[in-house]
Amino acid sequence: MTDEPQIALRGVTHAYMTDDGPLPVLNNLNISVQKGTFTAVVGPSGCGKSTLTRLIAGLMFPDEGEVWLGGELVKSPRSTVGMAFQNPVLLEWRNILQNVLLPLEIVPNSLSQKQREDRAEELLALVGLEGFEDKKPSELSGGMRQRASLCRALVHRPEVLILDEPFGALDAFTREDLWQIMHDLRHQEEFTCLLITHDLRESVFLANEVVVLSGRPATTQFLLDVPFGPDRTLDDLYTPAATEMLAELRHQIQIAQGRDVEAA
Ligand SMILES: Nc1ncnc2c1ncn2[C@@H]1O[C@H](COP(=O)(O)OP(=O)(O)OP(=O)(O)O)[C@@H](O)[C@H]1O
Repeated sequence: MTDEPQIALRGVTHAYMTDDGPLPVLNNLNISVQKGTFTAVVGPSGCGKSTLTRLIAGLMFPDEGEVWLGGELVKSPRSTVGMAFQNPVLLEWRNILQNVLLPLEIVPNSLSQKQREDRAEELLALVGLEGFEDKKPSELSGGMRQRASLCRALVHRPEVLILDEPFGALDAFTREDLWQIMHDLRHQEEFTCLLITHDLRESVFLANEVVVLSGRPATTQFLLDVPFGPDRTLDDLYTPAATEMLAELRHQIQIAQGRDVEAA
């Protein structure tokens, strides 16, 4: 067992070049996520959360500072990272099973076709999509498509799962179903998770730690440890402890938004 974090951002600073000059987005950002834990990142709209996910996945690189994954400096896109987004982007010309299998066709592995299909079917069963393998994406509801997208992100057993607002477009009831599915998945599969969300209740239900980012350029403004254990349920969101955490997070977001307004 090593104390090396699974995800580490060290002094990450980044700006986009725009027609109006550089747009500073991240400023000396430090985040550590220990192996097997779940971190949620919240912050004002436009503060740089999606930029952060692209840096972790190695899809772009910081102007200053370093991103480390599993003790290795990120210098290129990583196949040890799985990603899911608000829009699942499933391929309509492939059925659900074939969509979930896609990463296993791209990421080098020694699995036979039968083993690949067994793995995909195992995940589909875990998220309640058994029997929908042959359906086309358009034949599924939004929540079902997002469940399939989670399976696709996990099928190659990534060490790190990055979720960028994956439940944001779903209605409130479906979203809570997905929270429960995500919670169950994370205790049946081995991965470290970083979730970007605007939903404070979602962050408290799913995460071990919530990072509040400041307004742009984002830096770490506040860290909240969530004391709920693996046996947490949605009912825990209605306890005084949860109410207190949510009030603190809301307060911190208001401070972050204030800073953003001043900077604009
Ligand atoms: N490729 C790009 N070129 C120029 N500016 C960009 C680019 N991508 C993002 N931005 C700008 O950088 C800032 C941060 O964007 P980012 O998408 O990381 O924020 P976010 O916190 O994820 O936003 P939201 O909460 O609204 O999803 C925004 O002002 C955005 O307009």
